[in-house]
Amino acid sequence: MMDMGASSGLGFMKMHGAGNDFVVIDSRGRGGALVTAGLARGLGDRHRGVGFDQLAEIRDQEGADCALDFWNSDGSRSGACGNATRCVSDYLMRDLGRDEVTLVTARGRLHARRREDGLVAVNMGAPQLLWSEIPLARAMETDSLPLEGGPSAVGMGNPHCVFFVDDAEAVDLAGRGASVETDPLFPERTNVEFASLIGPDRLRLRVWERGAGITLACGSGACATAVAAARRGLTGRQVRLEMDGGVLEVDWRDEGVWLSGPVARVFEGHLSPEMMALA
Ligand SMILES: N[C@H](CCC[C@H](N)C(=O)O)C(=O)O
Repeated sequence: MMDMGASSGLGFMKMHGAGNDFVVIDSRGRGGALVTAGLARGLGDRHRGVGFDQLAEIRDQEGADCALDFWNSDGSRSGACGNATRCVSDYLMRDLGRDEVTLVTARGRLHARRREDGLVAVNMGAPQLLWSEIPLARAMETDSLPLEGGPSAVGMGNPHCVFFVDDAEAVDLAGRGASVETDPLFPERTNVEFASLIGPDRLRLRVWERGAGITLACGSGACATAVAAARRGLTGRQVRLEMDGGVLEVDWRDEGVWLSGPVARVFEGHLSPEMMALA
């Protein structure tokens, strides 16, 4: 178990899944959540804090191995984060000496397991298909982006707007991502995906995340994209998604959308009193 070193400041871990990076704080046994929006923003600052795409806080949960909350680097909350769920599952499985765990997130109970090849897999639950493609396509059509049939809006416990394009590399990710994220069609903002088909059941995927900007990988975004691709008949229900930071695998089964990929633990540290004062 991580040494939380109460006397030397609150302990944390830095982890990543295919370059989607996280600060993980284990608040089990501390009587509740410690993280606030102010602390998340302060720690999330890549120059003045630690830096992360998401912060994941582990809490005690009766009837499960833990509860898990997610924060973006701008201090907003997220209802789901597939890669952080996989990273925390890896940490818990090592801590508990098991190869399966159950975590409770805002979206419900999620089951994770270590595969024989070492990748960590989590069942992200059933997708929610938020809008039909057509009205959204009409509403979002612009001159700058060929919509090629219009985007798909898919919920994985958080919102995703998935565009299929000929060449994901050619998209102005920062420009288009920021404008779609804050489009009035999405009252809670949205994560934004640009995907192109590069082979049978293989997609190239670039993601602009709500509250975090461009990330090297996004687990729930990979799930949402694979679901949208399968519904359009572009792929089957088992898809490899090639992201800037590595490959994620998605398998959309009757019991939910399984997400698999690598996890890495980078370092542990303790927060200074000055950082804790932000909480
Ligand atoms: N990186 C995460 C998703 C974070 C989503 C967050 N940016 C939101 O506001 O929904 C993942 O692996 O699923």
